[in-house]
Amino acid sequence: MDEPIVYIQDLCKKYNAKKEEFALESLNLSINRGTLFGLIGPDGAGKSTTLRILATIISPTSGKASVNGFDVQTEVEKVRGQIGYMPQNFSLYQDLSVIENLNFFAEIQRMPLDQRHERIERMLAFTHLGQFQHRRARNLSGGMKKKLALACALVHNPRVLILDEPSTGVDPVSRRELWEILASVVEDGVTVIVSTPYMDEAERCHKAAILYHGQVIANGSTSDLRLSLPFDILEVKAKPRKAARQLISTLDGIYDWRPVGDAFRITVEKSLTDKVLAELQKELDAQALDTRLLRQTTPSMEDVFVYQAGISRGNHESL
Ligand SMILES: Nc1ncnc2c1ncn2[C@@H]1O[C@H](COP(=O)(O)OP(=O)(O)OP(=O)(O)O)[C@@H](O)[C@H]1O
Repeated sequence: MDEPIVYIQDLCKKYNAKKEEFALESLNLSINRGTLFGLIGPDGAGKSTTLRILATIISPTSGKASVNGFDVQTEVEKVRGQIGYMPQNFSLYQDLSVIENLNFFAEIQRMPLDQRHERIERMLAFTHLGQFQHRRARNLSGGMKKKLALACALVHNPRVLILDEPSTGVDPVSRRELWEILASVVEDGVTVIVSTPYMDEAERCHKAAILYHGQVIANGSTSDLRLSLPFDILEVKAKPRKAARQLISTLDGIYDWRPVGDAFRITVEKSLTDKVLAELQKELDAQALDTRLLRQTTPSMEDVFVYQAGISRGNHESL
């Protein structure tokens, strides 16, 4: 659905009035209903600040934000009725069991009694926590705790689910499960806004905004963001690695390169792709390196971030 449910207009936040520093600087965003929306950016970019304002935990210094038509500053209770919020340090009641925690959150969200049982059963099934329903929260694994926190934030059936770095500190299997749960939450019609410092997680979102120093530096569908990159990406794997690194670092016509796993990822201006590929092949052969991989590949959200952050820093001058 292409109808915005969250509007953010010229949002600014300064934590310390005496200092120049803005945590958010004229942030503009709109998020459509039924979207899995990623707020992506490194530590300190302003993700939590944005989410806390949307969740009515803190007020902006200036600007406006609304959720489902309700203003986060003047209609706090109405906004709270629309959202489920899971902060980074979500606190479960450690001495309560899984089901007791769910009942507790249903109670404080004033969920009608006749709907609770069915909803809690659904949350347990959803998060695969049914078999652990009588286990105390303190005895759950880190991944299970996150899933329970997610279920608690969702138990009252909010229209918008706001999650601040839900996968931080979670093992890869639980992380995957968490994202699968988020995808099915969205299929149920809920709008999910999730922050993450991990660019690979951005790939799982329908739309994403990249935040950098309190500003949106890129915003759109993840596929459009990748397509908008004015560069091609090449991947090279060759041994010995040291020689391959030396070769790449002295190659003409490349914008940027970085090691990723056992490969090198090279950013090349589109018009130079064929030339650089041919040159690379020639040099790899000439130096008799053991080439395992040399190909053009699809840009990732990390490539988008590296490029956009570079522009933000004014590095595009050095192209
Ligand atoms: N309570 C606070 N008091 C003062 N400054 C703060 C406060 N909270 C955040 N900041 C500052 O605001 C900026 C944005 O922080 P924020 O927590 O929103 O970023 P983030 O992208 O969520 O990063 P992280 O993942 O590290 O939480 C940072 O410079 C941070 O130091």
